Amino acid sequence: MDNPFPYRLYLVISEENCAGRPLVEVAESAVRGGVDVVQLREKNRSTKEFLQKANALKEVLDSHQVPLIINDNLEVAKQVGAYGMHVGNSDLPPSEIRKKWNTPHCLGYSIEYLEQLNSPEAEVSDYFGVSPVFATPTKTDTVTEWGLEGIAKIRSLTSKPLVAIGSMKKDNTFEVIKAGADCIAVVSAICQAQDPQRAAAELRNEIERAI
Ligand SMILES: Cc1ncc(COP(=O)(O)OP(=O)(O)O)c(N)n1
Ligand SMILES: Cc1nc(C(=O)O)sc1CCOP(=O)(O)O
Ligand SMILES: [Mg+2]
Repeated sequence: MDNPFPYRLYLVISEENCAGRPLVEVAESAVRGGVDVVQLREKNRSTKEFLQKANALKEVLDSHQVPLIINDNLEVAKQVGAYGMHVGNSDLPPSEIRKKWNTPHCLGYSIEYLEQLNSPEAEVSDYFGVSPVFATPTKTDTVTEWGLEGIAKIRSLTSKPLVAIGSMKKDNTFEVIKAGADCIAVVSAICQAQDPQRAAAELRNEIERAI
């Protein structure tokens, strides 16, 4: 893969964050607004349920040529034919995923400590999640709140794409991209929005304004 992660606006979605609306509808609206990569993150589902949602989501994303990334679950990623996976420190390590999933796939790895950047896991990953940029109620088991200074620090230490995640919204997107992030990943700013398409378009505008 030449550049496995050229994306700018990343939707991280689960049914429970969609305010009672069907996940696939929210995702499709977001894509119409400018989301160019989607991660399915279903934390409390069986593999069977996760796979059903992944299949439904992939069908819609394929029709828009938008790639699907699967959070944590290699079986689901393999069976749905995902573009890639995202994992963190407590998950199956990227090097193990590379061994178990033969053809090249896009792997994202959460950076919670600077030391991770020098690890073999970082070496085999295609992009890094800056985890989190700002504290968020959507995920509370986090370690370092990197802030803008943290993004700049990580930027100075790697040329791989950086995905900013954690309380990302319209009002902080510009400065986060200017600090060195390549991509913005959001849950609430799109999934909780009354109009997910419009919310995505507003985020996309901020990104385009900053690059
Ligand atoms: C783009 C992106 N960045 C970070 C994460 C967090 O991954 P992880 O630390 O493995 O936590 P969970 O999402 O598994 O709870 C992410 N999912 N996506
Ligand atoms: C899935 C996820 N990972 C994070 C990390 O810090 O690694 S924060 C997060 C949730 C981000 O949700 P919201 O956009 O609603 O703040
Ligand atoms: Mg994980």
